[in-house]
Amino acid sequence: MTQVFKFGGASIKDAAAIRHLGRLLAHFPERPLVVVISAMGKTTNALEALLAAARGDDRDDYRARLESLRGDHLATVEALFGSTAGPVTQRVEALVSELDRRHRAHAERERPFHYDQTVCFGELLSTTIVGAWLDEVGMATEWLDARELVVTDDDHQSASVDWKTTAERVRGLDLADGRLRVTQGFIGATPEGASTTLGREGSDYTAAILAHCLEAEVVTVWKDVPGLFNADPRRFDNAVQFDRISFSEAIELAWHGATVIHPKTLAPLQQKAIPLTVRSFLTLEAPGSTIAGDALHDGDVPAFMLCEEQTLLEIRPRDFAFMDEARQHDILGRLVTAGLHAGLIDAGAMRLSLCLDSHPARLEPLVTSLCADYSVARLDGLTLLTVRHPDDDLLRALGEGREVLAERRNATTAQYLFHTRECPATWHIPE
Ligand SMILES: Nc1ncnc2c1ncn2[C@@H]1O[C@H](COP(=O)(O)OP(=O)(O)O)[C@@H](O)[C@H]1O
Ligand SMILES: N[C@@H](CC(=O)OP(=O)(O)O)C(=O)O
Repeated sequence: MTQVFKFGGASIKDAAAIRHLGRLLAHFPERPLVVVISAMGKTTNALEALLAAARGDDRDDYRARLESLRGDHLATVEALFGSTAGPVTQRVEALVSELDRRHRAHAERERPFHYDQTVCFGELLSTTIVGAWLDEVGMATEWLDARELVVTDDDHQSASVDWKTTAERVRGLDLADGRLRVTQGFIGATPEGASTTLGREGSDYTAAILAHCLEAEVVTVWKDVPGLFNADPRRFDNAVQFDRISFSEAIELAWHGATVIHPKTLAPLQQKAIPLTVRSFLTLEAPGSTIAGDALHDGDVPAFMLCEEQTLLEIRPRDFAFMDEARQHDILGRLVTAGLHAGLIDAGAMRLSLCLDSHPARLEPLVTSLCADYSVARLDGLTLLTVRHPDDDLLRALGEGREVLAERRNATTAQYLFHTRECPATWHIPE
């Protein structure tokens, strides 16, 4: 049965990490195996900055950024292949030249389209290097272009998958020859062949798309943490790892801010009952966490998600009218247009409170638009804490010494909005 692995930017950030990846994969001789790979390290951020430079007037900045991207990838190739680097160097050089050419061709097009034609190069570069390295260390490898497999609409930067066509193409692959398949996460293409992206951090989702279409046995996402915890172990000093958790519960955690898994990843797997394992690429012997169908242990321990850099908007009609459905509809529609997600929505008779990511490029146009028609009060510098399966004592302890600026609670979930300045750098789950 086919397996799908996914490796993120941290696991291939430099030559040493790619060597380590080769050693890790040598422990998994079973085939078919499809390996989905993100861009190296922070390359996607670097490509976003390159795009901004390309669309601005600063040619020198653009040239310097392109050169830095080229230099970083070539240095990795050199460190990996040494005297036999020639052919891979040529392929990397060709990709960087193509990226440069496309910039000039697309600079006048709308930004989301230009974004996708640029940013897809992060994954094209990384998979070119990693695929060649796996071949070099004796793993017969075939490089697949995800843009020929994952067919999407043309909603650039956040494209939706055409599941029917994607399934036809993916099922058309013949994976039976014993070779490892390496392909890119995060990217796809329209039926006409324009590159698209699935939303930042979307490589987990690609692994799920391919697994769904291939009816794979299991998906493993290899992370820099041993598994899925009941809170980000980098932010909570006593977080505990889940051995097993249901799809439904994991979807809630990811949706509310457990960034270890892209929220879109789980539903396509749940539909085909394909388990997802979260494992550490650093400690191969650690068993990881399994997300599967049964809900036996959901709610055994509470879980905590933090969303920082939040802004609270309190929106009131100007004419003493109620905040009725028509006005809520109007306001939430403007959120959709702005591309913003509200982590917490709370309505009163004459007020709608929204907690939003303080993403300046998206938030500022929204605030301007709302201020034209409503009275808007704004508070920045906030942290949204979401707790799954809390009890009253726990919530009391978490709120102690902190002003609650907004809250929401239902049978399974409580959310509190705090001033970030009143929150600790490292949290401790009250015992
Ligand atoms: N509930 C959680 N359990 C484990 N890790 C979490 C959780 N919430 C957030 N994280 C963070 O997710 C990070 C791994 O995800 P990410 O960096 O996006 O992976 P990648 O980019 O390699 O796919 C960890 O370093 C950890 O800080
Ligand atoms: N490279 C893309 C897609 C991705 O998923 O990356 P990672 O797996 O490293 O989070 C991004 O940074 O958004």
